[in-house]
Amino acid sequence: MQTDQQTAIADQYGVLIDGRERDASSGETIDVFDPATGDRLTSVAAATESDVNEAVDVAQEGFETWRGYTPAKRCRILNDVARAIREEKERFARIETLENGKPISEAIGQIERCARHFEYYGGLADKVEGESIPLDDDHVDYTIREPLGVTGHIVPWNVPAYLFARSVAPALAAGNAAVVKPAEETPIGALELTKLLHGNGVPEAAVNVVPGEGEPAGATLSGHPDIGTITFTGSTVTGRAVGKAAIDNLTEPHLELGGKSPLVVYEDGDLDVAVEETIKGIFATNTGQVCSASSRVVVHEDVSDAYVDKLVAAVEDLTIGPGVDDYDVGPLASASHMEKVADYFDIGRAELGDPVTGGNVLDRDGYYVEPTVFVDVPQDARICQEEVFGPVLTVSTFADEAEAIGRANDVDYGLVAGVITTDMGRAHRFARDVDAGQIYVNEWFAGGNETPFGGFKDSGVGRENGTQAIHNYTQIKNVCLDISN
Ligand SMILES: NC(=O)C1=CN([C@@H]2O[C@H](COP(=O)(O)OP(=O)(O)OC[C@H]3O[C@@H](n4cnc5c(N)ncnc54)[C@H](OP(=O)(O)O)[C@@H]3O)[C@@H](O)[C@H]2O)C=CC1
Ligand SMILES: CCCCCC/C=C/C(=O)O
Repeated sequence: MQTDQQTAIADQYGVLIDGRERDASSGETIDVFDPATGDRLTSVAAATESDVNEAVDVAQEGFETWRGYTPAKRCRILNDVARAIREEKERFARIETLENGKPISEAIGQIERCARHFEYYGGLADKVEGESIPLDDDHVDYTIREPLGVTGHIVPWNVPAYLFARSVAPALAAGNAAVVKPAEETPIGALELTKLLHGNGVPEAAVNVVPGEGEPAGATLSGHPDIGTITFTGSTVTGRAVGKAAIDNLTEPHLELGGKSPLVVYEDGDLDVAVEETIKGIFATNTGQVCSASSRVVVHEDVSDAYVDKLVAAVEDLTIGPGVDDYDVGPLASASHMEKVADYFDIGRAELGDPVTGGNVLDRDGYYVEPTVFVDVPQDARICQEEVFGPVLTVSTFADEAEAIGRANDVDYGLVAGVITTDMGRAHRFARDVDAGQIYVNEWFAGGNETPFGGFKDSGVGRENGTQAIHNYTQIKNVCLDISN
């Protein structure tokens, strides 16, 4: 192992239950690889059904302790957590880059957003308020928002630290205890962050981590009868299974799933802005492995040639290499994911011929592919309908506003959508007519931790981020008193 890896990452990790790290009950482990080189980074315990059951039992004890803290105390602790993450942001960013592959400067930004989640929801911990409901002179009626108990969190591999914090922070702020199943490719950040939480006042039993495979670890957690809710980020296929398991237990799932999000470029829009936002939206952020990537551009036919020329020039200027050296585009997160993206190169070629740029796996160690652009893509092409989750863009054209909106909406997903235009009437019509949970005008990935995020259609159920997400982790109790005598 490299020296810098030794400073960030232990040679072996366990399940982390009640603050104690130990082997899985089966003794089985999973190797974790550096996507930049393909070398083994570490190994992690593969949690079994009995490990997950134990974690949920322990979390029930942790819940009793944590809910007993005053909201003000929880608020102070979560703010201490945020401060501690910021103090160690280089270490956490290095972990994220080593296990996921992304450029280190991008990882620093995502660790900042991870810290911000604890700060933001720490600030809400003492504002989980009920309401008073007027009935008549003989009654007093009010509501209390109570925590759910033990909450389950299944986290993917693309933005592991940020997505860990996105649901764990509001769950803790509302007084719950958590059991987290990180992705098998990227378990290290979740384990190290949890140790930091414990070191800063969160009771050890209140956050537990069960790394391992989707089956059995994730499935046991999502189907566990004693959890109050499950929050899942990942593919639509797995999300459906997780949602069904939750509904079988009569608990409400929060599912943030896939996307095939359109960026519509009108003829009045600034093409330089369009190109810059496309590069950010599908290539230079996490190598396109983002649920809200701008994977489809729909451009007015009068400006499509000019847009494609500028875009291809910008794409071919991008540098590709290891995240630790901060190239523009890092490797994909795993060998299996690289195979999936390479399959889409073949699918796209079979449907459309060669891309105008890219379309190849790089012949070097690690999991690198070229940023790729297919043009003149018909709406029913698989490459235009299916989530690739990599640096692969389709470009289609439109003649008028109705066709633009029609193309934007004509997929099964509805996570986010963006528009490039100088005409604000057009921008508002776009926001009104496009079926997506978040709309970006002249900037991709706008908004932040404070703005509600989640999908229409097959992109999910519920919303994360912002003030209302804390209610994902509470249930309402109504209290009615007869005060007539
Ligand atoms: N943010 C997003 O929107 C993401 C979307 N994806 C999409 O999904 C595709 C496949 O990626 P993949 O990693 O397999 O995504 P999954 O949706 O299968 O995985 C996401 C998380 O769910 C876990 N999981 C897997 N199976 C189950 C199950 N039966 N019950 C409960 N949890 C489970 C995974 O564990 P484990 O790691 O062990 O499999 C991981 O922690 C990608 O190519 C991409 O298109 C993927 C990741 C993130
Ligand atoms: C700039 C990256 C923002 C990430 C936004 C959240 C992504 C979630 C996901 O991919 O699931």
